[in-house]
Amino acid sequence: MRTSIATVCISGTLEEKMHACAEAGFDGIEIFEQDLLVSPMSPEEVRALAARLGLSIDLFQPFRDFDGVTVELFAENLRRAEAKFQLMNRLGVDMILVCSNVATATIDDDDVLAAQLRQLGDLAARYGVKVAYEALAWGKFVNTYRHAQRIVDLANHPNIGTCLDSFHILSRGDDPSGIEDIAAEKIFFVQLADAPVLSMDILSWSRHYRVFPGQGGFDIAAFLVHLTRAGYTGPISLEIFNDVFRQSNVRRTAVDAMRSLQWLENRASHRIEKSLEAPDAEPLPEPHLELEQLPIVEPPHGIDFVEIKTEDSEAISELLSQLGFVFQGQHRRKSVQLWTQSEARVVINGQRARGTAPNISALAFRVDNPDMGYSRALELHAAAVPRHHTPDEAELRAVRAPDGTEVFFAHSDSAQSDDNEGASVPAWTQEFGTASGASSYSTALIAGVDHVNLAQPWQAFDEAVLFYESVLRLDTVPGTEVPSPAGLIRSQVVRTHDGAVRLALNLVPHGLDAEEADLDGTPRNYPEHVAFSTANIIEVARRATAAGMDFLKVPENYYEDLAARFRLTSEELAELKDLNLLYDEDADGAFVHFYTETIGKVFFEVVERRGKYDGYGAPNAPVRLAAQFERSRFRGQR
Ligand SMILES: O=C(O)c1ccc(O)c(O)c1
Ligand SMILES: [Mg+2]
Repeated sequence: MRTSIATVCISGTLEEKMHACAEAGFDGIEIFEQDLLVSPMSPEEVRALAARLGLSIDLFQPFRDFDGVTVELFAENLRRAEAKFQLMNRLGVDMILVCSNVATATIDDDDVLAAQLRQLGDLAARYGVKVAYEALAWGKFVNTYRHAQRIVDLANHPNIGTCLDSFHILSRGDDPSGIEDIAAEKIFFVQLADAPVLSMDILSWSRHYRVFPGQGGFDIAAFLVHLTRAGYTGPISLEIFNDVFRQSNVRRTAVDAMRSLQWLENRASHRIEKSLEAPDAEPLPEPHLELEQLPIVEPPHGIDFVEIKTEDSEAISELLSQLGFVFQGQHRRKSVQLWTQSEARVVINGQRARGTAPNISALAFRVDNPDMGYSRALELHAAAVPRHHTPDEAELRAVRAPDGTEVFFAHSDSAQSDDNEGASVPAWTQEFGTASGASSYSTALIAGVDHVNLAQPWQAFDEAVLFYESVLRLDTVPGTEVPSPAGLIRSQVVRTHDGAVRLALNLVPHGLDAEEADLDGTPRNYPEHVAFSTANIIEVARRATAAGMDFLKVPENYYEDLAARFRLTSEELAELKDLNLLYDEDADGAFVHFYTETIGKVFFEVVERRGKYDGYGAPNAPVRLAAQFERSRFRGQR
């Protein structure tokens, strides 16, 4: 599949955009006229730069308000078009996008529109230019792809074809399957855009909220399947108008864009493969889009370890020990500690940690084939994390997620070895010596990691969700919004189907990034956490209380509300209150949990899921955030 991207998607000058698109691996670009008009480069220089970068210029756009106009206006429009055709010859681009008239059209007559397009086709042919006619969803008379196609068919000119844009079709709730009925040679160009499901006027939605495929609510993979079945073989181009992307780092956004296309291509290809297995399946036309697949990997089976980076391990290790973790040992070569309890493993990394607030720096995922997972991640343009290891150490490979978290690929089973009690543990744990510590408690009550909550910089939220989905094959579930004293916090869970891996990605309100300072100059940090699972939250909380652990204090008002919402006995309520436990209940079961105080940017949670409860105690999240805000204003200072 040939990939292309409109220059309007990303920030920077035309030159910067072209470099970023080429580096991210795009085959071509659509040049937005505005980008050219303001560029110091001449059309010839742009053409030469594209050639040097190996980029084709696939489309010049847009030409507006051409069709359905009076005779006088039409003559004007033709003159304007001829000037653009001349410019396109200098640029070396042979396709122009003409969007359906949104402003100056006065004639609602398909025959007139077709005749005008036919004349435009004659003029275009003289310059070797082809015209792709696109129905904008808010076009005055032409606003559906079927209508645009009818006019293109009526025009019946070799230089006049259609441009299909997924946004204009799907935003109106139109059925895209009719694409398969369009003659392949009449589909001149294809633009893809996704968008979150919003209820607003289509123009504003289109101009500000489009996102890359896979980041919104449209089924863009199905759209690509229809195009493949139609026999379209031209470029697949991204045209995303998004306020955030246009002010974000250009290289990062270009990579995000490319990853979204690769992920889309992979998903569409698998769908087609599956559909072709049906006994009465229609074969694909020849030729058709060649859709590439990524190496097939299974979603992870669990979290192997969580790494916390801190210069001063004491405060974190004290909390862990109060929660029943055992100090497993010090790494034999590095300033790194391992703390474990059953399947929960926390690595405290003191390397290169000077001056950084304690934070969640890495997550390791247990996968079937770490080498494959890693190379597939690189194929999806994830950045490799350079790591040094000695020949006798396990080779763990990692890539960097958009939020900076290092994502490790660990063996799910093969490289396990037995500890001295006969339990199976990952081979890398041997580098820490064996069970040199002892738990202060007789039995391990924490079983493993239930979920990890990671703060996402606001500009990289959509990118992060797509990263975890495509690189780790996690599924998204409907997102939520949690009110906090620092702002509304968008939360998106990505998880495996079986719940063995659950990440909650939280969009950090503007101004709470580590780098940003409060008005009084104090840096404010939004905390992240690791939630451990237990089957006996009461006992974990009792032990931790006895050990003097700092719990996050829950306000009295909360417990009064609990009593009103749920049928809890007064003994149950008293116990919850006594131990600073929070409670939630739904049709599937109940959820009881508590939080520790925050150290730097990290705190811990312990959760007990009762019955088939599958959520995260969302109604309690505002209580937690407010309590943390009261205590530290997210500064993490105790
Ligand atoms: O919003 C617009 O004007 C506009 C212009 C060109 C396009 O291809 C498009 O989809 C929208
Ligand atoms: Mg478009």
